[in-house]
Amino acid sequence: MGLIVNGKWVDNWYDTTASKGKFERQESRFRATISNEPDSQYPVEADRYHLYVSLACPWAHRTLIFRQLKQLEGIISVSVVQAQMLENGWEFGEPGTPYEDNLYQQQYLYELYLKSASDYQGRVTVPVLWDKKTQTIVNNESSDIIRIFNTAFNQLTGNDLDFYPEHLRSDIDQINERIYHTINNGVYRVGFATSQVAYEQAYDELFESLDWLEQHLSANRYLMGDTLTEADWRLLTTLLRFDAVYHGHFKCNRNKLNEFHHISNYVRELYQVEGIASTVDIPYTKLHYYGSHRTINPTLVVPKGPEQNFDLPHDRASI
Ligand SMILES: N[C@@H](CCC(=O)N[C@@H](CS)C(=O)NCC(=O)O)C(=O)O
Repeated sequence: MGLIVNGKWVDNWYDTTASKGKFERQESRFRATISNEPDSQYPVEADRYHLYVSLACPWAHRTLIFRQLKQLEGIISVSVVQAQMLENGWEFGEPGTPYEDNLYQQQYLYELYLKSASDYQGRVTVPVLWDKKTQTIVNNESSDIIRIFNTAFNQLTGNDLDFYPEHLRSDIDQINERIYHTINNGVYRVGFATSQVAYEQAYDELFESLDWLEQHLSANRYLMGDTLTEADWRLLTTLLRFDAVYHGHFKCNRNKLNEFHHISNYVRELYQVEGIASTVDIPYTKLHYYGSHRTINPTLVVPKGPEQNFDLPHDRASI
């Protein structure tokens, strides 16, 4: 785990000294979009853009879900990094193996960040939306990438599904904000805290939000009532990892998610939407978290449990 400093890779864990033990996530630097507006740096084209993802990462997972939902598999190609992220950060497998860099056969993801911007400073994160033509990073912020996927390629795919409809935008933005802070990034704020106070504060905020969510989902099929939106997909990727990873590894252990009736049924409903199960890999995900974070789990031993089955029936049609 590390970052780029003055053009070089440095192996460093998160520094939480300045923030009194609180984990603070770095802002994403590449924030361009894909469009056919005049002067667009990145025009809409099939087979021009590529996604770099980890199957463990809840942020990258959102982009894989939107690639499925929006039928972009034939338009956006993908490379998956190896599960473990050790002293060199995200790493690719040997050429010809499932985790190779399909474009350049690089060994490390940081090499692509430097290829795109030789002055890049900071952490090297997934997801990355890459432009094969200019060999640059278009965007490395999952919340932007899913909105690009939501509309940019509609003319090429004929898929008009809209997960960010105009009339719900301000409500979606509002609920996203709460869920991002207390649940999506919340589990990281719990797990990466290095002081008791920071840990307990993030833990309390997380479970307060999960209690609210359980209540909300008892009367609403989706976060926005009857309409399935990006807010649900953004939330799902954290919920899917909760019992297998965040409950144990990140010490989010007041409850398991399967003790929340409505939340766990909601997770199963979304998991069972066509194409979604193929984007989920729990064994790889466990290997990533337990097998990479030496400061939290020095032996890197990966737990066998829990037993989970997201294919079991759900009761959401009755809500
Ligand atoms: N805000 C970014 C966050 C991406 C992110 O932090 N990804 C994690 C993996 S889950 C990562 O690559 N971390 C590597 C590091 O921090 O060094 C997004 O939503 O795309």
